[in-house]
Amino acid sequence: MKLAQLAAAIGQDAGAAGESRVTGFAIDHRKVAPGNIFGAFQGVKVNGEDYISAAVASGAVAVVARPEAQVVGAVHLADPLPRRAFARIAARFFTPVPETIVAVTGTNGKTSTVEMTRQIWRMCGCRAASIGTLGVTTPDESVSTGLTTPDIVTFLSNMTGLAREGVTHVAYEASSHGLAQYRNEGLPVRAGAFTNLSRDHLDYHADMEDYFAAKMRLFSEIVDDGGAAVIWADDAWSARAIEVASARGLSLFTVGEAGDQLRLITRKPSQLGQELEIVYEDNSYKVRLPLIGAYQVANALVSAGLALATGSPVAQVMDALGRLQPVRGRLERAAIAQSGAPVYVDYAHTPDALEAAIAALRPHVTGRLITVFGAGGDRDTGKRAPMGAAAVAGSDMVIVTDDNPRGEDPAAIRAAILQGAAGAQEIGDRRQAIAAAIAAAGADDIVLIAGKGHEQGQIVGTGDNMRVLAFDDVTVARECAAQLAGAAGQ
Ligand SMILES: CC(=O)N[C@H]1[C@@H](OP(=O)(O)OP(=O)(O)OC[C@H]2O[C@@H](n3ccc(=O)[nH]c3=O)[C@H](O)[C@@H]2O)O[C@H](CO)[C@@H](O)[C@@H]1O[C@H](C)C(=O)N[C@@H](C)C(=O)N[C@H](CCC(=O)O)C(=O)O
Ligand SMILES: Nc1ncnc2c1ncn2[C@@H]1O[C@H](COP(=O)(O)OP(=O)(O)OP(=O)(O)O)[C@@H](O)[C@H]1O
Ligand SMILES: N[C@H](CCC[C@H](N)C(=O)O)C(=O)O
Ligand SMILES: [Mg+2]
Repeated sequence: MKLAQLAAAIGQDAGAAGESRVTGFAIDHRKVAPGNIFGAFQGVKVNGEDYISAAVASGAVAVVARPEAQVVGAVHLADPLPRRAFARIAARFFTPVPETIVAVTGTNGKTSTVEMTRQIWRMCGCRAASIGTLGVTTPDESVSTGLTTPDIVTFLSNMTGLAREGVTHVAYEASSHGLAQYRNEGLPVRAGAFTNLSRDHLDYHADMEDYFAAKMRLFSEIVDDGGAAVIWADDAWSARAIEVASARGLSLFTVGEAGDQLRLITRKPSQLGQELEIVYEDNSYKVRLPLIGAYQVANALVSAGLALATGSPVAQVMDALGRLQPVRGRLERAAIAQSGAPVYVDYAHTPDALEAAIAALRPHVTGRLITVFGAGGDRDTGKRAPMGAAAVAGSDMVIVTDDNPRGEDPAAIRAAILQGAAGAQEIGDRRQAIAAAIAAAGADDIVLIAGKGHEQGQIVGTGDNMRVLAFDDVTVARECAAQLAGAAGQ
């Protein structure tokens, strides 16, 4: 594709160089190949503008950068918001893309919702994929990407790759970092969803307003004109999200007890899941959701909303809800202790999520709920004590342990959690903490291991000293349960 056609995406004229053929895109100067367009962005760690001359030396034909940046030897595609301009330009290059693309934002529930949306579409007979914390999941395979939202070049080229494989429907997770950094946009998004908002990532965002504003770009800028906004209506921030979507003129699809389009009438926990009564377009539906926990109802219904808002037939969507498979690491039953106590693994890593995970298990506990969790290093420090408070408020026994200390002193992270967790025990080593919880669990108890969900490693250290030590809560829980059973049998 010619540079002139691409520059036109942001209304610019590339002059005589417009005839140059563009071969691809790069945001890291070390990845620039001859004929590429380089995006020079000011980052958290370094200023990409410092690498412009190196990128040009490697053959960049154009550089997307702020007007004040210095570009010599290549076309300067100047824009005060270079990340957004880059997304718009690159999106013209990466085609085709799947026909139906939807995006999900919110503090908790994004991964679960994109996963469930993919499952519903699949059960409706579509070739569907999801992109998010669990990686890229297609009808044929699942590939981990490391970050929830990959960089914009990877994101767009993944979308094109999926379209070429025949995938027609994609649900992707739009994290606040991804939204703030214009890492996943540019292509036509037919519907956006908002799950909820609560404290997280205040190391990156100035305050809750700033965090909310980052998320709301999904409705105010990213979803296509005339697209749909699927909003969980029962959250404290729902009304604000509805306001943003209405101001943009999106078609509203609200879901929940206060939902207008998909209304939850009743939710009754059953032994293996929950019985729901839902109203859609004046018809009432009874659904047996095979998952426990109120939070999973929220995610399942938002997923149903996305499918309905993008044209899936209601009978098939309701039927699919009854056949949803659990999402990896989200209230996943990992083991049964010898005492009979079930051990659950959940990805709760915010105060709200911990409260939701505990509330999900509470109706199933006749004895004690034993919670093991920690908090990540180099992440929002202010969420630690509230996580401690949420854990002790809802559990009968709490063990505070390590969860990806990264560049911080693990003992200091635990101390910050313990500030809010009066009466909790402290066992730094996560395996020992899990073993202690399982050993303490009696027949009527339930163990919850929170914070890491599907993660496969414990991240220790930072920069060049960063190491990922293999660690999987599900496997460790199984091993501990088996060892304790073996020891008891001797
Ligand atoms: C804080 C943050 O989000 N950082 C992300 C961001 O980095 P940045 O733009 O600030 O990058 P930087 O390192 O300062 O560099 C600035 C620019 O110079 C370029 N550069 C840099 C060095 C060089 O030698 N040459 C060069 O060209 C870089 O490519 C970049 O464009 O953009 C990078 C590329 O897109 C990301 O890899 C990086 O994620 C870091 C690794 C990270 O840990 N991010 C986490 C917090 C994150 O984003 N998590 C969310 C999930 C959160 C949730 O689910 O709740 C996610 O969406 O994954
Ligand atoms: N709708 C919800 N309301 C409250 N808590 C939820 C909800 N959905 C999930 N959770 C909690 O949050 C945890 C993470 O869920 P999930 O991975 O779906 O969220 P996410 O938004 O993708 O998280 P991340 O920001 O890390 O990508 C779950 O394990 C559960 O404890
Ligand atoms: N997407 C979240 C995941 C947190 C998971 C938890 N195990 C941690 O490391 O803090 C983040 O990057 O903040
Ligand atoms: Mg996620």
